[in-house]
Amino acid sequence: MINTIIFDLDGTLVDSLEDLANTVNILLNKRGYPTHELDQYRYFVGNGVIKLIERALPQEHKDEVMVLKQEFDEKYSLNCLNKTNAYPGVNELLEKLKKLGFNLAVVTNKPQEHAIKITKTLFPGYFKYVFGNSMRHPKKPDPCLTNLVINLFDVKKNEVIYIGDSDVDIQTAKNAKVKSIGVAWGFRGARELKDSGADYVVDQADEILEVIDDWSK
Ligand SMILES: O=C(O)COP(=O)(O)O
Repeated sequence: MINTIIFDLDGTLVDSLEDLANTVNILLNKRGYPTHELDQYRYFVGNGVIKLIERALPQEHKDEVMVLKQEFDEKYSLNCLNKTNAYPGVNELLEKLKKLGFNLAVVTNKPQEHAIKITKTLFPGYFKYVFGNSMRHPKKPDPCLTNLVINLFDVKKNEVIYIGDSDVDIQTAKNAKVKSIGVAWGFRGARELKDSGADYVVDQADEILEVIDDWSK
């Protein structure tokens, strides 16, 4: 019986690509470095901000990553909800899951502060735990924060599903030894999710309820 759903944030619950890309492009532009097209950022996001900036910086300036990170953190805090919105069907899905009594949480590689701000604004009252990246815990695909959520809810691994949009998310589920659902509407698409071994890949949010139903039989 499934009773706990843990979600990734960027590319799964919210389309945050434009705000992330705009913030990094402004920082690159300010230094006269080349910027990137929106679609390129699909492959830069997913392993946390340091990796995002490292991937976006020109080869000869990779050593400036921590300076840009600090600027990113300040700038993105003010701009993380400019264009960022829930994907279609996500609000309805969360409402149904909440009504059905599921334990709901978010585990993301986004910095904790930004993860809290976005989930509080777009999904108030749905998530008991929102854990983002901080210096205290290793990032996904390390299962540390997913395991922490499982312990806090006091549930068994076979009662849990992790839902995400990238290979990092599917690997996180595998490392935590829980089932995974990949969402094809996210930053990476169905191919990557299938190749990384997702237990199921969905095209639309309402399919998630059917999969949960199936796995609960
Ligand atoms: O890498 C990020 O900053 C966001 O990653 P997420 O897909 O875990 O939410």
